[in-house]
Amino acid sequence: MTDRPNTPTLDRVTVPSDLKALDDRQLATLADELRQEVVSAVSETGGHLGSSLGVVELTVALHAVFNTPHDKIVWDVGHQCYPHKVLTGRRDRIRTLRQEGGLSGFTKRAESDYDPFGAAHSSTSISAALGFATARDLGQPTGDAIAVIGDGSISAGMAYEAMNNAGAEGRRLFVILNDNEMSIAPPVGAMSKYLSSLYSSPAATMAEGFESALPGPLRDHARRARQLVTGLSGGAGTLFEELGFQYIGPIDGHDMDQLLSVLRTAKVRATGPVLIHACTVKGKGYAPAEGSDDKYHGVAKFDVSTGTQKKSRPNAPSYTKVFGESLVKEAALDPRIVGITAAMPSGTGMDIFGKAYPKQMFDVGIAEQHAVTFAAGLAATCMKPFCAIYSSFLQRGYDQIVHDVALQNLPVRFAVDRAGLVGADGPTHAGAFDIGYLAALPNMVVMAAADEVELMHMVATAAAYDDGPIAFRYPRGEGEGMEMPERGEVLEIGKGRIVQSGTDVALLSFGAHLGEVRKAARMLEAQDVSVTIADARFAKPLDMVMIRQLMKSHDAVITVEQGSVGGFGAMVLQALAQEGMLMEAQLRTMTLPDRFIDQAAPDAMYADAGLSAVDIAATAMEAAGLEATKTPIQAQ
Ligand SMILES: Cc1ncc(C[n+]2csc(CCOP(=O)(O)OP(=O)(O)O)c2C)c(N)n1
Ligand SMILES: CC(=O)[C@@H](O)[C@H](O)COP(=O)(O)O
Ligand SMILES: [Mg+2]
Repeated sequence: MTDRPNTPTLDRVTVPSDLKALDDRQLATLADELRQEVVSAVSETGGHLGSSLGVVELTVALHAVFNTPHDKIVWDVGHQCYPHKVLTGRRDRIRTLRQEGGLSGFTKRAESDYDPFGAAHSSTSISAALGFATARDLGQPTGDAIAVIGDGSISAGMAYEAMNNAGAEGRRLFVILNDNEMSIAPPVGAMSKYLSSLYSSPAATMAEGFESALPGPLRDHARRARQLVTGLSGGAGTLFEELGFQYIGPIDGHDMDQLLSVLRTAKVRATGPVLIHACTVKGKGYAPAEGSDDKYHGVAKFDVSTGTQKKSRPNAPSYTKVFGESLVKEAALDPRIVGITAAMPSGTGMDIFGKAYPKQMFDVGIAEQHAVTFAAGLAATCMKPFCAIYSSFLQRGYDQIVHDVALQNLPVRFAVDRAGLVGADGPTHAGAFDIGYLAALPNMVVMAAADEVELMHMVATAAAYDDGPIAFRYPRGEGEGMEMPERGEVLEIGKGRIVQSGTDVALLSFGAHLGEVRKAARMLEAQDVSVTIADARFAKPLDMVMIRQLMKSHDAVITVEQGSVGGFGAMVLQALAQEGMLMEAQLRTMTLPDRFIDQAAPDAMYADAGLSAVDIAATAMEAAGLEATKTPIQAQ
């Protein structure tokens, strides 16, 4: 436990209505204390510190001016909501953030009335806020709707779909653009340049009718700014004004006086949609965060006085790193290979590829849909695109996978990172569904890596495969610490492998649960059960020769995967049913259950899901009609 900061003003606040008793000077003091509280709490839990520190003043000002929870603050992504959680009745649990049984690291409806809309995937806030505003106008008892969206998140198409709709609807709605000139990595794209131009040139402006209500210095600034804008752009407004919003800003998102006066004015005056452009600093007020390259976007537990993070020393390279390095090796042999990431260069290992081949790596910003169709365009010209996207974020690009890739049978290579349960980010980031949603598609080849060497083989296989789309999935975190070959082997499409041969039960594993399957096999062997372990490698096409053989020669076959129902096990079941082979052996499919799994350590989440080695061994015993002859089944 760290030394707790001294927070006399914050101690007076349990819920946002307590802010009404504070004057503006006290609100500024409150923000300082809140910042210290967030730093102290995240030093114990880890989490998204930089983004939260950037919105401390904004959080205080929003809760001071608006009347939450009647008014609805919709935080985009929700990774910056820690100060909001502290002010909204959750301070007593803030040190449980992202832990098993603790507070979510994102906004979550089930957690608090002050979280009107859950998030974790980006760029949904304006749409949701417009929903609240529309419901209010249709008579629902809800107040103002305020979307807070970052400069990274406003690069995604959904945000423009929402503004296009909101501008035309003309309803009273507030969008706060929290512009810290950072995504996870430095932001990319023309929109980011445009936002910078709004405050690096004298193009600052205030919507007509707002400036007269502002305090003197701010009013003068606004007037001067408008004249400059008019002079510079021939009277044209900002992009946001063209979309039907009143644009206010840029303002200093850490200056409590500016924030309070702008929000109070906007609250009184707004009749339609208003966008307030607040410039902030990611990591604000905590020197190690401000000084780091990633502004402490996501941190492990750390020492508050030094900022040193308490990261455990890895035992093996991560799957992500193995992917990045394998792709570099493949690209050395084939200049048509290009890499694509949607705002996650370090998260996907594309930074490794980009360092080696800067002209062949494309960071398209938070734009998964575009990333997929961009890859499809590249593939249509015989380039070899590797589109590396986390499993849960790839959900965003599903129609593009169906319509632009699979239907046209274009050889896009999908590197599906963060497959399976991911730990502290919880259910929003769980890579649960990709096996089912990819294997359902005609033309698609779907592989899963059992370990890091297999991943290397799959990168090589995908590079060599030109007949259509191909996907390979692998989990977050470290590999098994295996010796790595110089280069991956090209696998035969649709061919699995037998890892060990036995006679009683067969454990048919798909993907990175193989380690747990091996443990289960040892438990079974301790009960004198003879076990075959097979690594399917492919969910599509299935290795039916191997699967038939397993069915014919064992009493029970158990499929195991780190994915939802409707995935690999379902593919096996259906194929066997079609062949009338279901009676050959007892078949069980072990998948994630049909519910979302709350955050915890990944092993605990898999245990919660019923996918621990003990569960696998017990399922095999039951299916084979065996009873434990020795001690009960337990971890070996
Ligand atoms: C659809 C989707 N893609 C990618 C991500 C991963 N992601 C989380 S936060 C983030 C950066 C957001 O930048 P910004 O909105 O500017 O917020 P900041 O962290 O700078 O406060 C990214 C890429 C995500 N959450 N959702
Ligand atoms: C908020 C968000 O979506 C990302 O920051 C995510 O938490 C990153 O996850 P990894 O740590 O698995 O890269
Ligand atoms: Mg940002």
